[in-house]
Amino acid sequence: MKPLLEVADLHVRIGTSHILQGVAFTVAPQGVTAVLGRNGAGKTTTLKAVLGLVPKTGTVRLDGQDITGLPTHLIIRRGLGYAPEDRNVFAGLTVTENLRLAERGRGPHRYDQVYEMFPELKQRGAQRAGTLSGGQQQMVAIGRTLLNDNRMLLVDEPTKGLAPRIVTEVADVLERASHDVPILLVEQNLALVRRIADHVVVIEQGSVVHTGDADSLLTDPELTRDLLGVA
Ligand SMILES: Nc1ncnc2c1ncn2[C@@H]1O[C@H](COP(=O)(O)OP(=O)(O)OP(=O)(O)O)[C@@H](O)[C@H]1O
Repeated sequence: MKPLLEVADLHVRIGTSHILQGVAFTVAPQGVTAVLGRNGAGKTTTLKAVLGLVPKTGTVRLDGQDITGLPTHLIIRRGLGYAPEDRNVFAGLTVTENLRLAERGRGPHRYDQVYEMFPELKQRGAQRAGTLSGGQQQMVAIGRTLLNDNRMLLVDEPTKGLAPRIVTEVADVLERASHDVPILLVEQNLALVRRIADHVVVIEQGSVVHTGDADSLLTDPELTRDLLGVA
């Protein structure tokens, strides 16, 4: 199976920090690929580098096409949906306005699917996004990526700081979405990763130290402890 995304020799330097030091991995055209690693390893920076949000060297290919030098808006137009760690909802706009802003191209845009997955977004359509809870804002952030016909979703720590019930809801949605579109997921919640990830990429201090299928890593307590510092 040809990979959907191929990242090779990715370096990111910001100021005097050499944050990514030759990151290389591929993303399969199906399922969930989880990017794991300790705090500060370089997971978020990896997603940002793929999206052209930080200066980088190396190569990034999507569907075999080199997208390394493209500006972010053109990378997004190739079909990447991004739900960033800080959710980036427009606080002063309503839920519906936030979703409308995310529409790309002529559509059709999948409002039915988004509202079916997150009925609360329909009920709260007229509410200003800045007054939503963290979990509801996360629904907006993920809902935006599901509106368009994307080749891949990049989702950064979607469950950070959320109550257990919302974590389960977000996990359900990601699992369902992954049947239609592959997801590159940064996530610290290993129970969630165990449940929905097919593949893993482990980053340590700016380099990839392990890739493989999720089960082989997460059912091996010693390897999990060595690579992630947790049981
Ligand atoms: N704009 C920046 N300027 C300077 N250093 C940065 C910048 N962005 C990230 N870093 C540093 O790069 C390293 C990797 O950060 P990154 O956010 O990618 O880590 P992460 O693996 O996503 O961590 P976490 O799990 O804590 O979110 C960290 O040491 C961070 O402090």
